[in-house]
Amino acid sequence: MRVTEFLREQARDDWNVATKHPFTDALADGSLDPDLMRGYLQQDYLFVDQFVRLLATTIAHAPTLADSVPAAQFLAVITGPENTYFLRSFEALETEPHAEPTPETVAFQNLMEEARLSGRYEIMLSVLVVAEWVYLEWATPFADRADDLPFWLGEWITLHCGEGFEGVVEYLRSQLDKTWDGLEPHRQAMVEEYFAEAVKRERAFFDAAWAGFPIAKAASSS
Ligand SMILES: Cc1ncc(CN)c(N)n1
Repeated sequence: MRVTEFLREQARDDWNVATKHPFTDALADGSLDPDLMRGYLQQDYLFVDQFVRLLATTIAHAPTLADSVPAAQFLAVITGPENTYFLRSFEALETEPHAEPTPETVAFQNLMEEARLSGRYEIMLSVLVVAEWVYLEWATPFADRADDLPFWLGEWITLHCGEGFEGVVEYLRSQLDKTWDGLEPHRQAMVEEYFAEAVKRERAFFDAAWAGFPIAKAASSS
């Protein structure tokens, strides 16, 4: 069994909830209340801010140029098409992009910041693998639904499935798999901890999105 499979098995209960969630089921069948999507996008845009910092630092810690190239290309997707998706969605949904982070968002931001500041490649990868693999797994079964949905639902599916994104997840997993063998047992234990914690926080983020994040409104100019 691959190491990343073993790590996923250890987090199986939270993993199953995060990857088969009522929030993403409703998103994919088009029944999601637009207000739930507004709140989710506002909070997720705050997630993306820390995610970009974590991914950039991971690139800086890759052992070779060849190991860093797929991550660098993925960073361009996040700061390019994904960032534009958020901005277009805020506009289409007439939603303010800026919001105060909720406790679930702060929890995830803190985990990404801790991983980044750890200076440890394997810890950064643990959080990145979870963040992208959970999304690949929930989105893939809905790949053929995207065209029938408004773009602010459909593109959120297509950004997280298909050959390109499968390649990103495979790359992140293989980096973690191959780094694992050279780690001392206490470092492997830390990978297990961060991986499990990231899955727990993904689940908590979807639970909170489904309960309804508060929606921030633009401050009035008067
Ligand atoms: C909370 C969360 N986790 C993961 C992803 C996938 N990039 C995301 N957009 N937001």
